[in-house]
Amino acid sequence: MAIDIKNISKSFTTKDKEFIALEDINLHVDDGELICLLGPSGCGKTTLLRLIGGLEEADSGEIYDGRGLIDGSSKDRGFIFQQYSLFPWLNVLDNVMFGLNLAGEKSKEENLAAAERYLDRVGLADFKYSYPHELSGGMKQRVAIIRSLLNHTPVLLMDEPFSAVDMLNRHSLQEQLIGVWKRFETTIIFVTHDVDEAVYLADKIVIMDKKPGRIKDIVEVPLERPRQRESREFLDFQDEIEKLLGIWEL
Ligand SMILES: Nc1ncnc2c1ncn2[C@@H]1O[C@H](COP(=O)(O)OP(=O)(O)OP(=O)(O)O)[C@@H](O)[C@H]1O
Repeated sequence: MAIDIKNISKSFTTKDKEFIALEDINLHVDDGELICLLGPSGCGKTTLLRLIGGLEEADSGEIYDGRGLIDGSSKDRGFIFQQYSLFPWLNVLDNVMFGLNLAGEKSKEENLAAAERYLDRVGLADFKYSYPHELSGGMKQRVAIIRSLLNHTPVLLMDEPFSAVDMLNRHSLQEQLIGVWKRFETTIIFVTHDVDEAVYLADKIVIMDKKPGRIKDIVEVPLERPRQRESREFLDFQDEIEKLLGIWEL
């Protein structure tokens, strides 16, 4: 599902002061594209994601998806945050199947078979009866992603989902995300302030700046997949993005 962001502006007022979080944002995301929003803290990445999700209302401008104007949250757009949005009282299997049986599109047995197949693919077959508190951060994140994928959410909005995970697991999760994204052709908008993560994942990197929050540049990533972090092209492109970003505090 494509997303079209047109002339979006958003301000917040605190203590009688108006703060422009986003100014005149225009962006088109193609169906099935993986876009990374990259920029310094406070440039409005999360605010933009919440607007796309329909969790926040813009002061001006509109956002459209494949069905029309976005004016609230929808099952078409799934959120994955840094804090894992799993139900602590449900085991892994019940967490990933949550919503599937309610939708009633397939039989219980078919849903169960699909859930088990996906858990197996991401190495969680032995944990299907475990509860969230028994899993590592990376495992919980995989469960959350699988739940969205099984629900065929056409747009995934991911807000620094791997930032609390250690580097090795983060790389593995990024690789898995690419794998499932390709299989499902989901549209993904992924917020990060890690240049390496954006270069590894994105079709396009949207470079943002702050005061006011705005889009500074939109850069296509010219690297073929699977991407090799240690390759000359990868490192050179990473340098290019860092130069475009300029110097900013994380
Ligand atoms: N509900 C709110 N009320 C007041 N100000 C807000 C609100 N939400 C966001 N802001 C302000 O808007 C600006 C953009 O915030 P946002 O969280 O979108 O930035 P970000 O780029 O995601 O930052 P980070 O990388 O630190 O998460 C910040 O200065 C923030 O303080």
